[in-house]
Amino acid sequence: MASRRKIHNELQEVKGNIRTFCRIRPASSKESCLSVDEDAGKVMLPYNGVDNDFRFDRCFGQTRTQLDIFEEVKDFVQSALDGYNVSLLAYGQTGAGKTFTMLGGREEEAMGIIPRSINQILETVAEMKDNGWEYELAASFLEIYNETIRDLLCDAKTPAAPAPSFFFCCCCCWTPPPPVLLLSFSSCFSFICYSSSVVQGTDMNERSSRSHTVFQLRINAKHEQRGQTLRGSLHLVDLAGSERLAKSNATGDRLKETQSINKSLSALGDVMSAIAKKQAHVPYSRNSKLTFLLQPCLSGDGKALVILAASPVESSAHETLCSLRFGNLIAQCELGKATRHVTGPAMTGKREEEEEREE
Ligand SMILES: Nc1ncnc2c1ncn2[C@@H]1O[C@H](COP(=O)(O)OP(=O)(O)OP(=O)(O)O)[C@@H](O)[C@H]1O
Repeated sequence: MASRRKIHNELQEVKGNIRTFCRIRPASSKESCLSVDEDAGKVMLPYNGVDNDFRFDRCFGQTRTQLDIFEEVKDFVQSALDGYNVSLLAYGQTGAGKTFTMLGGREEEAMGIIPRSINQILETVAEMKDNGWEYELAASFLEIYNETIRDLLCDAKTPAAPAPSFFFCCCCCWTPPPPVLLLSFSSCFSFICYSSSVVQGTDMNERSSRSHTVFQLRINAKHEQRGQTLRGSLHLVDLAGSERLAKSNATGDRLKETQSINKSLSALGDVMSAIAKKQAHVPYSRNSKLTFLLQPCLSGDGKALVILAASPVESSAHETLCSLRFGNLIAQCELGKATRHVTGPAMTGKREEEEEREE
């Protein structure tokens, strides 16, 4: 276990603790403004007579499956169980495939990153139990809408359907974390479906484009015999559509929503830009609930992965270009060495060697 963790973290460090992937959603017709070289991690988008090339850590063409994507992100998810603060964000314009990538469909092969991550976490937690680790998982599903955080299960304004009984509490206030028991994959999956239907109840297509949804998992573990504790977190974020104000033709309430989205996405851009330029001050908490919430993962402490969802539709070319440019900004960021949150007898090299010998 110790040796796996060591190798895994070394590999992650080499790959970079902030990474950018790009996924192209399937086009309904043969028309496509994008071409992809998966081996080179390259996306090409000719626009207004200019060839625009972008390089990312991984690129996924139109035929890539949900499983293909998860195979590439599962190590990140694993890091949360090892005591890191981990975030995974889907960024892109409305309809580019963010929700499909994060949540996906109900059939097994269509399931997205959130249900697959929960499955992996629960399987690993069961394995770790055999090694003496007891895990406590506390989960929540939040929406950030017009700079207001709403718990999709606790808020009185949510539709009347009861929360699944396995799930005790899903509050936004986490200190101390509520005693939540995630029993099985199927119960978790019904929780996710339930939460999504809460969003759906408020008109999914309309609303999901205009709010950020965040699946949050707090992970606490202890090893009684060794007197060690460990704490990590996982944030899986489906960001609001990134289209520009000019294109949205918004007025009234819609204008306010669009401005609020623009403000929070540009706050995210500012944070990334400050990190990329290695500025002393990174504006995590200025004007944005989103960056405030993600600070532990986006600081040098954590690990982050941004998945750019891109539409190959010709009429979306300019929006797609904006998304790829945002990805380019992230690709220039370095988060530094992530910190593992473990207390108790130090996991020094010596200790890990001992562990390796033990195991
Ligand atoms: N890789 C894919 N394979 C098959 N269908 C996809 C894929 N990506 C997206 N779709 C489909 O395209 C449609 C739009 O995708 P989705 O809802 O995920 O977009 P979105 O970026 O989340 O938009 P919004 O910002 O409005 O929430 C959905 O019907 C979805 O099922």
